[in-house]
Amino acid sequence: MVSIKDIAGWRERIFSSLLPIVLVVGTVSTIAIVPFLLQRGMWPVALADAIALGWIFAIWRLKGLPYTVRVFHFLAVVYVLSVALMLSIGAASLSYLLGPPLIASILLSLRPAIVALILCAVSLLGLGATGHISLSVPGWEHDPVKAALVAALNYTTIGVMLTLICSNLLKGLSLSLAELQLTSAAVSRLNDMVVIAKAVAHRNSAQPITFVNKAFLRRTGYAREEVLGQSLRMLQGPDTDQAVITCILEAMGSNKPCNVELVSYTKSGSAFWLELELMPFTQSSEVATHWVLVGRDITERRTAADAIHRLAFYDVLTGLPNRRLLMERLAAALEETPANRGLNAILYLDLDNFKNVNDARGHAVGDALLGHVATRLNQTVRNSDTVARIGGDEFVVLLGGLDANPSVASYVALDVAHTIRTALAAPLDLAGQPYNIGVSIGVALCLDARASSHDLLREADTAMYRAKANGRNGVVLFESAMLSETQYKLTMERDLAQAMNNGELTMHLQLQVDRLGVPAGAELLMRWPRADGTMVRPDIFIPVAESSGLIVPLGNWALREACKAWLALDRTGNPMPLSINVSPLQFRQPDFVDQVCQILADTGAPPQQLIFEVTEGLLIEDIEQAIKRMHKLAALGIRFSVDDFGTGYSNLAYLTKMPLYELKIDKRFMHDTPHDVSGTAIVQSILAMAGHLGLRVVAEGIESIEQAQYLTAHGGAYMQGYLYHRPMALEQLIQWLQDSSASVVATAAYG
Ligand SMILES: Nc1nc2c(ncn2[C@@H]2O[C@H](COP(=O)(O)OP(=O)(O)OP(=O)(O)O)[C@@H](O)[C@H]2O)c(=O)[nH]1
Repeated sequence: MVSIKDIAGWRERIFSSLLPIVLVVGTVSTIAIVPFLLQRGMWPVALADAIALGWIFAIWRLKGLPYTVRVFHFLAVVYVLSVALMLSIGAASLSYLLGPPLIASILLSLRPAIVALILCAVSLLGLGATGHISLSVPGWEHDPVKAALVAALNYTTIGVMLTLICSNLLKGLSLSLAELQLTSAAVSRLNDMVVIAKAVAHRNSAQPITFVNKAFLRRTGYAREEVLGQSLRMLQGPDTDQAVITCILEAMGSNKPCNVELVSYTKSGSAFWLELELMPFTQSSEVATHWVLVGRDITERRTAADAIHRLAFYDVLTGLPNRRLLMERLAAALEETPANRGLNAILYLDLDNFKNVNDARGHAVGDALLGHVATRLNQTVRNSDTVARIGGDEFVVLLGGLDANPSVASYVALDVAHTIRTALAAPLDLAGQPYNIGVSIGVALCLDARASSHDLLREADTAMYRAKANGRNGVVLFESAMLSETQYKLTMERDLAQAMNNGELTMHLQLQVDRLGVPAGAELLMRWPRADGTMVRPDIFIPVAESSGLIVPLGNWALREACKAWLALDRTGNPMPLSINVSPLQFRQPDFVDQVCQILADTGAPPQQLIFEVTEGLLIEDIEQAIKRMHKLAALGIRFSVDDFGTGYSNLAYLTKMPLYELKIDKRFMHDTPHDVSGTAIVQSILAMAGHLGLRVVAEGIESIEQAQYLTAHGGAYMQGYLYHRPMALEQLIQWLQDSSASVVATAAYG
């Protein structure tokens, strides 16, 4: 864009460009006319022309002289020349006399123009009246004074008109220029970036930049010369959204303004966010002659907005989409009809025994493992699939665009799930130690167009739980029957919590006897009588209590009941050791030992009379911690029994490190003893091991004389089963003990 000059600047500019033109035109016309003048003997005119040209040449070259001096000289030349011409060739050169006032009004101002006009008018009058020039007026041919007066009057009239027009025009121009300068100064000092480009009609042609303000130069690091003349395209770069560019081009094509946010680039190539307002500038026609762009750096705002977006939609630890984004994408995927895009499937992943990594190696290593899982998942699936982390060690993969045929789609989804399982299973080095990631995966296919994203996720979750129940590290495809199981479980959980609150649960005791059938203790067994008179079996509700966490309050309640039962038995003269089942979850509660101490203190029951039955599940995880806690409780006097011994994966090496008192043989081994060879072999080895370790043995599920005889013949384990006693309510047991006076024998055996 041309820099804005004031009117004085424009005058100087006009004057400088006028002089060479006058010189050239004057020289050409003088050369053309000189032979004619000389032929006619008008050499003074030729001489005057030559002097005038020399004078103008001097004015042109002497640029160091003040502007007004040079203009006055120029005016003098024009005046002298016009007078000389009038003297030599008469009224034909009268128009020359208009030169001085007009030139003075354009190059100086009104006042010198009026002076010039008066001077010229007076000269005309003087020369005419004295007869130096012939100014013929019809009727007054012989009266030169009147003719001169008429000519001078005419001259003055037209001279005043022209001078005033020029002067006013220039005055208006001067005001506009001053305003323009003001605006320009304001624009160049704006903090917003301003760019003006020339509008070029063709859509794909470059729109050359004609103006940029300081704010633009400051932000982009360019120098003005590097930008002027360049295409507007220099504002965009590799990360500029093409959709935004298209929007700008469309606005330009239709001569409309537009507002956009786009990534722009500095000279050094660093990207920044620009909020841009693009306005067409039109003059006379509808079509824009220029584009005015006003931009603001909104990088900070966008960065903050991006950060908020990331926190809202992405998991901080792994950078994967979180549950919210997953649900949005899932909902969007479900809206598309399978005929267009194929079926969608959800893979619900839960790492196996991840808690162990946290416990054994610390949270930081656990975090690192989650990061590796995220990376491997992303490497395994397509870019178009979504991998999300929806909680602790739970990930979800959304597979879209599977085959529209459900069988093919299930096959593909299962195949991807197996590929993921294999990929995660590859050994991983975590803080210098090898680790294998096991994962349970539930797969659900969206077959029902009406199903919600929540339904689909719940189905995949259900299938994942089935994979866990199947022994972990596997893949299970959801089947509708699973959901009713889950719903049943949820109802059961709710009812169980209610039954606990209402005190509907009861404790039954089943006696354990020695080889002579004499009661030697009892195991407490929970019972849940329903309002409808039915009894919920413990093997049904205990797993529900375990999976829902209700087992913890339930276990505390059972311990309190056991203490009260022992005291009641003691009061009636039948003190005997009581066995209580302690679930792994309850045992792992950090305050478990404190809870036990509290209950013992509250009830006053002797810890030496309590046997805690723990399952082998307790011994799989966190063995060191479990052993430490057992020793603490053993120090109080509590004894330990391993329940269902032989059914789990007991680490036998650890058995010797535990303060054990007893092993219990599971009833499934007793079931076919002594007839089944393998079952009997297991019973024999447990008896032998217990003998070796000096542990007492209790065999469960004794229902036949043969079983009892077999045990008596092989080391004399204590026995528990329907052959001797069914579980009884406490009052019933006390009554039975009193009736059979067996209490004396029990006291003798354990006293
Ligand atoms: N390191 C780490 N651990 C987490 C994070 N969020 C949750 N966890 C832990 O992840 C574990 C999740 O354990 P679960 O899935 O319940 O149990 P698991 O040990 O994986 O056992 P299964 O799922 O039954 O195989 C818990 O111990 C949480 O404390 C996290 O951001 N970082």
